[in-house]
Amino acid sequence: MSLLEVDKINSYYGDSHILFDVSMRVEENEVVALLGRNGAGKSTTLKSLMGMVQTKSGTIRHNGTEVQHLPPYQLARRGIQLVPEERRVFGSITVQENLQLAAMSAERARSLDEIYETFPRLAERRRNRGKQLSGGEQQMLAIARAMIRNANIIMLDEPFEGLAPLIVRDLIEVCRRLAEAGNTIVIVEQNVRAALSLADRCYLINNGHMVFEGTPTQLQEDNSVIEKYLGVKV
Ligand SMILES: Nc1ncnc2c1ncn2[C@@H]1O[C@H](COP(=O)(O)OP(=O)(O)OP(=O)(O)O)[C@@H](O)[C@H]1O
Repeated sequence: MSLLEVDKINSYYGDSHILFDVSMRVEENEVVALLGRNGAGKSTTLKSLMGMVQTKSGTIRHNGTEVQHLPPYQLARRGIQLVPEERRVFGSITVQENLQLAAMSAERARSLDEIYETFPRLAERRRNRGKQLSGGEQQMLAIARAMIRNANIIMLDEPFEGLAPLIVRDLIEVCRRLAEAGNTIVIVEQNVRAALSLADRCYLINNGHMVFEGTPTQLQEDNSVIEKYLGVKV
């Protein structure tokens, strides 16, 4: 049994049909990348998994239980955490307060010590306000907030967006440490090379249809797929 099993979901915004029979699975301790061009349906897939976009048909199983009808807060309690593109860090309170606030909404939160061990940079900045952090640090804080809620799947929507290459390198390192510590991660990224450097498996979505599933090596070996659906070389 996979940690998350998505079977032929169809999602809509109003009357607009966006996801067509999308299937994917995420195993425990795996990093899965979801790739695709702008508007392909990546964020809609994450939002469907998080109950923020209603699926009209198909099933989503978390630890074997059907969850496609659950509201976002119940999915969050089950340990599915989405770090959205717009990081939503609270600017006027400190790093530590941001983390404590996140922990309050969890049934079984992790300790601050555990979080600071994973994110030493945040430990250094614990007394700084959210708005005093750099973009990369804010992204770390957004990921750390998901972690402290004891996530069993962390879904990252374009975590490297708008960040300088050096900061992206640091964040890749953070994600790698999270993965090595046994966390399960789903990552949506325009930065294909960065996403593939982290992923154990990847999916490619195009116009709301899954068009590829395999390992990064299998994807990299199939240049025609990459050029056709991503318009890049990796
Ligand atoms: N709130 C919305 N209402 C109506 N249509 C939407 C809404 N959000 C997204 N869409 C449409 O759904 C389709 C998929 O969008 P989605 O945001 O999932 O793509 P994406 O692959 O995440 O792309 P991006 O990298 O641009 O975020 C697009 O055609 C988009 O215009």
